[in-house]
Amino acid sequence: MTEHNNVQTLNQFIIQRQAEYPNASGELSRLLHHIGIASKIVNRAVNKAGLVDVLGAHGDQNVQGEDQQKLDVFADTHFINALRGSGECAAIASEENEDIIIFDDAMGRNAKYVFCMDPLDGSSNIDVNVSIGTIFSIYQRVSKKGELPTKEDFLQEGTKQVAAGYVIYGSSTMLVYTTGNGVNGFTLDPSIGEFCLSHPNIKTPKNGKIYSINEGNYINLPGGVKKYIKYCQEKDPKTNRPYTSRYIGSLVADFHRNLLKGGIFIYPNTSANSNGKLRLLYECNPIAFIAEQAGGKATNGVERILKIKPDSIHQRVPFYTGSSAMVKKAEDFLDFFNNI
Ligand SMILES: O=P(O)(O)OC[C@H]1O[C@](O)(COP(=O)(O)O)[C@@H](O)[C@@H]1O
Ligand SMILES: [Mg+2]
Ligand SMILES: [Mg+2]
Repeated sequence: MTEHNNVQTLNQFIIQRQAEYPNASGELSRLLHHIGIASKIVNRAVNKAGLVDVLGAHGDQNVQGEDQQKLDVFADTHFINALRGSGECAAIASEENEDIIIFDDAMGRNAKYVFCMDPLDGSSNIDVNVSIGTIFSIYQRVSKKGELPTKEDFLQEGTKQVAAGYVIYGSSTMLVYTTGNGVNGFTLDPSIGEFCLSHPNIKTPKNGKIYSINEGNYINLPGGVKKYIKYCQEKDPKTNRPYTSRYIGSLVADFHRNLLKGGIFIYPNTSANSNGKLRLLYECNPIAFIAEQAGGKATNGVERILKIKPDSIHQRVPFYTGSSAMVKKAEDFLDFFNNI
């Protein structure tokens, strides 16, 4: 095993990137640094989950009506603390909290950014040692510094994100993010406790051979999606079909695999969930920003996810993301099927 000699840590990368923006004031850099700290704290608990008290249900339900897992609450708490301590965050919208969390102190009131997060993604996989993640998105607030932030600071189109990313707690722990200037991946080196640049300038293949959808929902799926699944399963060597079906059940892990290898992830609306399951602000928008920055595509089956104007903090949307040609093909099936 040869180790890379010239490792660049996340902090070194952030500082180098900041230097490319003469007017940058360092606030976003400090925020990204504190996201790194919170990710390491959550990673430490995930790595020894069976030995520390983070497995199993927490006992409460969140605003989504889901049973909160202990690790959901653990991650939520530690990200909130790290972001409060950064002094660069005015408020947070989190999957685990009904309302926005406002940092009503001098630092918070004068902070420039607001933060959206899914502190622990893939909760159904926590207790069974399958990859899970954290997803985040950062916006510049629209309310003035000095004032108390409001929900309006969060109900911005995804195109307004200044940064977005995810952490995947898998066989290795990685942080993947964008500030609108390409996508870079950092692997946590436990021996030095630092995220190090391992996947510079990630580009996703235009086409792939993997489709990811929970086929357990098949009977409730829209007709166009059923047809697209059949298309993925048909034999046609010219178009690399049949594709391979892969579904982990953690959005971060399913998306990350397809990002690197090429593929499509679909969580559509179903007859049971007319708006699908995944949340626009802290799941779909950040993943869509990454997908597009890597040359991929992200839609609700019809329009760009990033162009959807949110109307509520925990709003759900149908989600189609991954290799651009595959998402386009799925949209064509939806369009055709909706118009017959
Ligand atoms: O079990 P299902 O219906 O396939 O849903 C799986 C999806 O739900 C999620 O677990 C929802 O996210 P949370 O775990 O953060 O609530 C996604 O990670 C995943 O893609
Ligand atoms: Mg999630
Ligand atoms: Mg979650």
